Amino acid sequence: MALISATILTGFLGAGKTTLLNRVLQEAHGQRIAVIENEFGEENIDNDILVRNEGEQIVQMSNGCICCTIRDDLRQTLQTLAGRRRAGELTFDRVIIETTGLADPGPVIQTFFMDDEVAENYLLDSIITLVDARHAQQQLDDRQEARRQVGFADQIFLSKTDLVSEQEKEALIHRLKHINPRAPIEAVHFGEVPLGKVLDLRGFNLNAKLDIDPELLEGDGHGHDDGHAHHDHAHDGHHGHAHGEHCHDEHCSHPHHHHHDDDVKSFVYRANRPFDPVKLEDFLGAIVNVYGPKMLRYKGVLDMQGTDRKVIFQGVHQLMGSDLGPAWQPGEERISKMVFIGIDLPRDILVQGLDQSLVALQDRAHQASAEGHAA
Ligand SMILES: Nc1nc2c(ncn2[C@@H]2O[C@H](COP(=O)(O)OP(=O)(O)OP(=O)(O)O)[C@@H](O)[C@H]2O)c(=O)[nH]1
Repeated sequence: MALISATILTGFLGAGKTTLLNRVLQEAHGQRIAVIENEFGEENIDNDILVRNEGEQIVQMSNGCICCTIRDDLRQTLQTLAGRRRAGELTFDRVIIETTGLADPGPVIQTFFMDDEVAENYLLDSIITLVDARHAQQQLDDRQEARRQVGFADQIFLSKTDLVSEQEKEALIHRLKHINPRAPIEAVHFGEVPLGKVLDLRGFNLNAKLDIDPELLEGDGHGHDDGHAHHDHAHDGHHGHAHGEHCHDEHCSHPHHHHHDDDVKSFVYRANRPFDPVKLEDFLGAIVNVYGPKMLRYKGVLDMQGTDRKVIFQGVHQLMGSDLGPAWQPGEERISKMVFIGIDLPRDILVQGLDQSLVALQDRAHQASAEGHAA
């Protein structure tokens, strides 16, 4: 039986999750979608609002938050849904989980990997985060949940852009990109978004795409990575402050606002020398053991010694996986790219450890000469 595709819909209180879900369900003719609604409190208001199409199952989980008190209930609900589907009692191909506005997506995501039965039945497709353009700056300032929801996102939709100026919208987008450079950001008006932009994003799966905003890597004035022909890697710009961090340099004339203190931050690591697989595995294994709880999401497309294929790796907290992607194309520059999103990430330790996980320069010279002989 095909795996059930799962989408986690998150976003802070009032961000427009139900509005978007409603639109999706209205548009989803022919799709068989089960919806898991998580609301605080006994009264489940959202459930009354949801449009009911034939074949749609809506499960309410109202007695707590799926990321904490009723996390086990989520596991059981997913298992029950899969079991009843197998028994032919329910027909659906996908599940959308709407979290409460205060949920931390981390534990919800982990449910899909930690529990064998859930992992065997479901394929986590993506984390979609709604961001309320009118209130997000304040919410991001005040609430860690809001920052984590952005940090985990595979796709960000901005709601209520009709209520803010173009400048406010741009400033928010800028901030969101610094928190999470990986997720595409798109404005949606009252949840109006084509189905194709919500389902089957494959955002969470291992794939060869690493959508890091090029602006963050290259040209926003901090001189990012302007010469990887000369450098083994470049990260965070030459000012010595990471993306999303404050710039304490008073001579920095960079126009971007620096007044935010987002504890969820990201940085990008690049290298133009291959990784040594053993060294890298040892290093990453050790680092996630210690810093895993702070590492919200990380993902990379790597050039690994010993294979002509791209190695795709990604993880959430301590859960880490890698896979072989497509081959590097002739003439394609083999640059490894990794993005780390997390809270108080030990950037210097990561950069240093990753640098040390690259093949040593003399090994590379040997390898080049061995290849030369073979040819
Ligand atoms: N102006 C404007 N209002 C919107 C937009 N999207 C949603 N809203 C309104 O925002 C309010 C909250 O929307 P919901 O969809 O209930 O938000 P939610 O994220 O499900 O809220 P909770 O479940 O309480 O966390 C509703 O009144 C929506 O009509 C938008 O693009 N523009």
